[in-house]
Amino acid sequence: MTEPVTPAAIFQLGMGFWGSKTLLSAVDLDVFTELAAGPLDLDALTLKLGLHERGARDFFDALVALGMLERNGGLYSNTAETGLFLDRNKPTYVGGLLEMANHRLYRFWGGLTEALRTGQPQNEIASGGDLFATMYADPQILEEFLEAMTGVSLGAANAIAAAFPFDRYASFADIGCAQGGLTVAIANAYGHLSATGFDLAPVGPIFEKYVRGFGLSDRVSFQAGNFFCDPLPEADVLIMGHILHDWNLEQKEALVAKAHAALKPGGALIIYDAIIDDDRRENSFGLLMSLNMLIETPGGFDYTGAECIGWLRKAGFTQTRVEPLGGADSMIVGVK
Ligand SMILES: C[S@@+](CC[C@H](N)C(=O)[O-])C[C@H]1O[C@@H](n2cnc3c(N)ncnc32)[C@H](O)[C@@H]1O
Repeated sequence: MTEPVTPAAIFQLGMGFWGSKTLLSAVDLDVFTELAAGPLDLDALTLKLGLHERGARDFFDALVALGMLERNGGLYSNTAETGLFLDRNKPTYVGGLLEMANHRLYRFWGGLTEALRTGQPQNEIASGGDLFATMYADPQILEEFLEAMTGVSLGAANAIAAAFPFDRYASFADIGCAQGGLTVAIANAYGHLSATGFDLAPVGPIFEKYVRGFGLSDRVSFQAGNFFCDPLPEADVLIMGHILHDWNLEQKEALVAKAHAALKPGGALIIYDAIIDDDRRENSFGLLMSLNMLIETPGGFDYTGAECIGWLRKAGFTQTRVEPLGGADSMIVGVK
């Protein structure tokens, strides 16, 4: 018997922003951080979070129905995932990305139709300006953005630490390191490595504070610079995570060529992004990330593994390969 055709999947996706926004508000309100201390009943949780009683029960039960909370005998508690990844007090916290999504992207994605018609960003630089200079002029946006990058990259960082043979190298530099989530994950996994985080000057204090928190300041340092006009740090391995997708084709190729020029023979470049499958029909996160670049940047876009390998080979890299990292991200490796 053939399945009846219904609009269920269309409504599920079309109204998906209800569920998404419910989760974003839960992170914003610290629901998961409060519940990390132990289960609470409706009244206690409502009071702790300072919510009005009218929506509280529906809000918590919607989170139960969405698989983000559990409820047993009237007591709400975190699931295994939300307890590990959305408790602000744990080093495994990845909610920074969701905080930024709540405060910035949720609003800016309201302009998607306009972006599709005009090709223009819909964020803080909708009427012109440089994205990073504009964002970093506001200390709160700066800190939230850099923390969000740790959230989006921690899974990929751990997968890269496990998959790449860092034991054959003495040093690496994380180009566009943001808060340092990946830099720290790799330095933690390989005690012999020295590391440089390279990024725009305003990032320095936030990177250095994060590194200090892990007791790694003796072998992880920060180098301020602009990767379009300043020399890249000297290191055996250069890493560019979620960098290329911010820029247009010419800028992408210039960054890959610059990395090649900066490495010594035998050195390696690792690029990771939400790499789109070559047939452009599977990795919906990568394709949506590319639309996010439409909303956020003047010329950025995400790309397939085949496209990226083409840029690496053109710059002179050999032994190029694409390796999936478990989630939406893949890494692309080339050797000089
Ligand atoms: C999308 S974030 C990626 C952060 C991190 N690598 C990750 O994967 O989570 C881009 C980073 O590039 C940095 N950046 C942007 N323009 C830069 C430039 N011209 N020179 C150096 N860093 C830059 C930003 O400050 C930011 O930290």
